[in-house]
Amino acid sequence: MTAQPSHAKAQLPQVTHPAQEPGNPGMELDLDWVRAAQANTSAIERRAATLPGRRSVKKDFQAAWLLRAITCIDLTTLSGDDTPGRVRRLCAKARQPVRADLLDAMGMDPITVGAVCVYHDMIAPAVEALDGSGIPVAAVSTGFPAGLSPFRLRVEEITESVAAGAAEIDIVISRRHVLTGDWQALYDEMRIFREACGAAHVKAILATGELGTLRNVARASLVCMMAGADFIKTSTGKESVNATLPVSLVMLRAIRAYHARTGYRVGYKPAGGISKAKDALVYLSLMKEELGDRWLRSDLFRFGASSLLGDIERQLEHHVTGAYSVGWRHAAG
Ligand SMILES: O=C[C@H](O)COP(=O)(O)O
Repeated sequence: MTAQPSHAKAQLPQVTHPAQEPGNPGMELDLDWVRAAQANTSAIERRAATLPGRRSVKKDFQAAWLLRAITCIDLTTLSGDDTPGRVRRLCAKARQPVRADLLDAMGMDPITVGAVCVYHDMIAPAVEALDGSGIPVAAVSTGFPAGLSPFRLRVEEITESVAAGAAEIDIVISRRHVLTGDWQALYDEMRIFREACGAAHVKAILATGELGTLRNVARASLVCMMAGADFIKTSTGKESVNATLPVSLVMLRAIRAYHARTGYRVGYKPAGGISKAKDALVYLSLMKEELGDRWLRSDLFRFGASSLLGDIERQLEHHVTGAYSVGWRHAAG
């Protein structure tokens, strides 16, 4: 990964929230393209296995990349015991994810996370707590996490979430459509969800841990993008297997193929189980290698994560207190 000058305030990516981008217009279902999509599992797994071991970001520039990662977090709470108070505290963290003294020590401007992600009932307190911050509220809808409630209710849930102020809707697809190869049903479902979202951005959660094969992941990714998904997202965080590097490689290559064919950029959101700063760096590096710099901004890349921010903060603190003179300052000079 190209090094980012760690001292330059202007070098951090500008946070572009998705509401500033036009939605993916989608296209007709191209069944030939879907059926032609393959995934060479052993080659993908071999390549994925090499990723964590590689030194993709120079040590001197890691802090700048970690700050960039923060701007791409969908700071999430999706628990049965969520309360307005918990959501308000999360939103306060979203507004100021890094302590001011740490930012000052690094010579960095204030940043925010990419979005706050909650269940439908927590949209109102989140919208209120984020008022004026420019941080969007993302809501999980359509019977999250299983997506097995009546179809009419899933669509109504989207409508209600948008009315409550969610600017982004994370929908869950019906896994059975993928497992039975019913691409038309998946496309139709996604198309209706897309329509119900209106101006809100829609992230399609594939629940890849329940799709059986990487080839299914590739095909489902394509179908959801054809039907107008603005983002494709790996997981709800509730499956037994959530975001993985092999699945990410497959989904990123589907995004690349869709962009090459249509010219439209679809975003990527790995979610579930990403809790370490070093993993965030691997994902950023992978985005850069597979899709390029344009996908390193929050309008095209998000981490769905409830605890990643805590570890990144700890690493930044070590950076400032531990390596202050020989690391950060040296690099800045
Ligand atoms: O979409 C976000 C995930 O549910 C968060 O998962 P996590 O709690 O494992 O970070």
